[in-house]
Amino acid sequence: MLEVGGLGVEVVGPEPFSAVRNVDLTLAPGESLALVGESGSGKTVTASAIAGLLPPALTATGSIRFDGKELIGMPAHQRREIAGRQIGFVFQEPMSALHPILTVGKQISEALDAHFDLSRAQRRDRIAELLDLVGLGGGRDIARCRIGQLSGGMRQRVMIAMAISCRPRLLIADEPTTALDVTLQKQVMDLVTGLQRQLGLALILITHDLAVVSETCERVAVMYAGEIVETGPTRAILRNPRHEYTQALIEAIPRIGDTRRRLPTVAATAPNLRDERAVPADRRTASGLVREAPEHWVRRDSAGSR
Ligand SMILES: Nc1ncnc2c1ncn2[C@@H]1O[C@H](COP(=O)(O)OP(=O)(O)OP(=O)(O)O)[C@@H](O)[C@H]1O
Repeated sequence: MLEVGGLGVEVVGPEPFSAVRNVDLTLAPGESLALVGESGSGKTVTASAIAGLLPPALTATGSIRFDGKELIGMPAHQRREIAGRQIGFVFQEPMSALHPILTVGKQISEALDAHFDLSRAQRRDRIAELLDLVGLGGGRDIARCRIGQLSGGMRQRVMIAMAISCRPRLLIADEPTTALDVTLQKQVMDLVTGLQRQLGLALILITHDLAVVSETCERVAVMYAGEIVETGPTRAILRNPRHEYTQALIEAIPRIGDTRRRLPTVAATAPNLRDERAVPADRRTASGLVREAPEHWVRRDSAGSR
């Protein structure tokens, strides 16, 4: 269903640089893929390029095919028809993604009206159905509320209702639980995976949390400094991680009862994408990390001993 090949994203402006390079991804209908990686590694930019939501300063090169149709270079109105309808996007922060003044019902209506020609009654029924699907049916009429009147968990549920409103085939969830406290995080993740199964959606989940990935996604792609450095079935990657960054991520998963263990730190940093050539090749590891220590790869505990 989705085939991404050699995707690059260039940031234009006074100091142009490549935020994403050589990204290859495929996704079959109903399949789930986690995109993991540290902050700034290019996860959101990759997902935004797929959904056609890149800000004006960023341009995509390479190929993104959805159902065999090439999206890069496609006229905007045609692309909206495909990506806007078939790809639902759940953003990190519902407060900045949703309109503060319009009611929930009005915002969902606008999403529906962009792609369907519904009567008033059909639209009202569909909004009620969507709110039911995300666990906001019954009791208080959420459709009449403004976003500021809702709790954080309810806002993210509204965001998910909007993302699935046009019956997409692919749902992209960009750290959907970041803005929530721990108890709500599980509920919202359960909702996302439940809807994925119920509606037969393909899922791209962006997260830092490998524990969530292991429960949720069949495949995982690890991003580092704008590139995919490791990809494969989740079980295989978690059992036998090859890239140093993946190994460190796995070691950082907290384990119950493990109170004395210090979390590992990575003794290398991601190259500065804006100033890539300033980093001499001999200060990089095979996988592109920039060495801070002369040794090839060193883990330190937080006290600094090796
Ligand atoms: N609108 C923009 N203008 C300029 N640079 C941008 C823009 N959006 C992202 N970038 C740059 O692109 C790179 C990748 O950012 P991206 O947001 O994709 O990272 P991420 O892996 O999603 O991080 P996080 O986990 O913190 O969300 C970063 O260097 C970032 O500064």
